[in-house]
Amino acid sequence: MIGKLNHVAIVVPDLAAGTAIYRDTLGARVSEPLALPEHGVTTVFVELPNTKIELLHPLGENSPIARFLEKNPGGGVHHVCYEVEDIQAAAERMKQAGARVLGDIKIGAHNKPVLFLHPKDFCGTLVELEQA
Ligand SMILES: CC[C@@H](C(=O)O)C(=O)SCCNC(=O)CCNC(=O)[C@H](O)C(C)(C)COP(=O)(O)OP(=O)(O)OC[C@H]1O[C@@H](n2cnc3c(N)ncnc32)[C@H](O)[C@@H]1OP(=O)(O)O
Ligand SMILES: [Co+2]
Repeated sequence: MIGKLNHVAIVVPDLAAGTAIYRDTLGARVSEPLALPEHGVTTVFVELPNTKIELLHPLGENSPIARFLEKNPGGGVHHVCYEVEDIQAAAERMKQAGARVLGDIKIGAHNKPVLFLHPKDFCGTLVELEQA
């Protein structure tokens, strides 16, 4: 069911510093920061030839990544995002398989529908699915 790796997300304690590491030290092309209040995060996307890195920093009081940053104050890999053809069908398939779908389907950073799957059901890794 899953297709391409869309992005790997990294939570960073300082978005400007994280962006500078990818842009200046690693020489990658980076986007401007984008605030997404409905997701409780600010993102910067790093464009790679075959995929993307999503730098994430908490936004607002109820950010879903706040606790992760508390537990990992230096930051760290937060989730992987795979593309699917049909997000509704993917959600149904995951529920049938007994996996926990976290919250509702939302519109993600690329203006496409996304959902999240509990890390405890996927080898300790938070999984995001994005409709291609
Ligand atoms: C920009 C939009 C979008 C895009 O288009 O790309 C995004 O990427 S938004 C990204 C942010 N949004 C989300 O992460 C939404 C889904 N996440 C959640 O609902 C929560 O973060 C969570 C996964 C349910 C965890 O919530 P939290 O409050 O941190 O709960 P706990 O601390 O109790 O964690 C429970 C358990 O799970 C472990 N955990 C938590 N986060 C991760 C993680 N990212 N990777 C691996 N494991 C994780 C945590 O350590 C706890 O384990 P135990 O200590 O063993 O109980
Ligand atoms: Co993401």
